[in-house]
Amino acid sequence: MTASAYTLDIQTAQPYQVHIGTFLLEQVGQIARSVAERARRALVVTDSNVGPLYAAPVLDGLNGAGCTASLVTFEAGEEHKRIETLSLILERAALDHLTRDDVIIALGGGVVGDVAGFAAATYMRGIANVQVPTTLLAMVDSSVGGKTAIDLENGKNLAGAFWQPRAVIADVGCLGTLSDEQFADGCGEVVKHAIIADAELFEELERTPLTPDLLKRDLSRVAWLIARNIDIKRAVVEQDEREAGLRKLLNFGHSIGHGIEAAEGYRLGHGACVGIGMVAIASASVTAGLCPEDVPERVARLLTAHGLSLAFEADPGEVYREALHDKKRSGDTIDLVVPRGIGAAALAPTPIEEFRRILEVGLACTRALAEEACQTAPAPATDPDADPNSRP
Ligand SMILES: NC(=O)c1ccc[n+]([C@@H]2O[C@H](COP(=O)([O-])OP(=O)(O)OC[C@H]3O[C@@H](n4cnc5c(N)ncnc54)[C@H](O)[C@@H]3O)[C@@H](O)[C@H]2O)c1
Ligand SMILES: O=C(O)C(=O)C[C@@H](O)[C@H](O)[C@H](O)COP(=O)(O)O
Ligand SMILES: [Zn+2]
Repeated sequence: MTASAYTLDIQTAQPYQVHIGTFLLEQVGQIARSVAERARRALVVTDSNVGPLYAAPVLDGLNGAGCTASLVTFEAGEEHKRIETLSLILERAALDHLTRDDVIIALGGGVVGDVAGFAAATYMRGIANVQVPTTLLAMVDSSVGGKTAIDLENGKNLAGAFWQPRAVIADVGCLGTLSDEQFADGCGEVVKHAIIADAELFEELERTPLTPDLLKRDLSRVAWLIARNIDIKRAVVEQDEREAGLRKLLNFGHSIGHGIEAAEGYRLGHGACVGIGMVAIASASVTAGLCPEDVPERVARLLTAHGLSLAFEADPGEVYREALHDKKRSGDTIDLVVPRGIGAAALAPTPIEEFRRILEVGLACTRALAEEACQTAPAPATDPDADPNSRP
């Protein structure tokens, strides 16, 4: 596979294209100039892990395309998706004299994409943003759809804006430097897409999981899976850009998942927490007679096959307190997303007191499934030639 393998059109109020392929980092400058024709300056925002790996070809390409490029780097991690980082980016944009014609490039995972996208949405009341996702999670989900945000003391994504990018450029070559854990985390959102909209994809993933091993063996297949995921998200976002209704389905697993993330002090990945949230809500939906019995176990098995753990330490009461900040809450009701089977989901407006019970039942079932998964997991492979006395 070389260069752009897939180009998807996203028909939002301001349409844009998603490019998926290899050797695309070198084309960021050219693509950015084509979608922000009057841009003379570009501010590339990245984090401390991604910058040293991938900033150079992006900066060179922008300068080569006639766009004076500068770089702002912040410390990697969810704990930096905060107002201080937003402030750093905005001050740097002003210092570099970016004008309304210029462009902010988000080079990194979902954290970089969310905070840089929010900076683009607010700098001079909004300038162009190009998303260059470098994690699987950012490629299949966060770079597309225009949700931008930072976290506040009281919870995830509590300040943000809807601000669609002008282009998304997913160079799948970047996935090779992710750790297995970071790669697996993206699969949480992949499994989510399959559950809410695509039973066939779910079954394909059951047969052949999306793993780092598949990445090594078949990059084209991975690119195809990324395109398929974006297509699922595209179909929803095009119908409901501002999340008036349908788009809430993309939040499956997130009411509890975001609560777990915060209650665990952001030590677990977003995708892993969404996985826990999906199994919890699916389990509680079975109890309520809304969902076929085999769904929670199938989902738990698929997540485990993708290297995602369902284990968590947080107390359910604390998860509930954090989950009350959910944006799908309105007064005393919260719109929960419940699976109706594999490949279909629905909104279930639920009284907030009832949500507490659902969360507790769901998390108890998830803990039980997590323990089961631990007991059935194959023992780690042993090397027959290894010295039994040597330390690991
Ligand atoms: N806006 C949306 O629609 C949306 C959707 C889903 C998730 N999110 C948000 O996305 C965030 C999670 O995104 P994420 O999982 O990408 O996290 P992340 O951005 O923190 O990236 C995970 C880690 O991988 C590193 N990294 C990134 N690319 C790399 C590469 N190619 N090689 C080596 N290391 C690399 C990062 O530095 C970081 O340490 C959360 O804040 C979540 O709320 C937003
Ligand atoms: O794009 C969407 O819509 C989503 O809900 C995608 C989610 O995977 C993502 O985590 C999103 O940032 C959550 O949004 P929030 O509105 O719950 O903050
Ligand atoms: Zn998510």
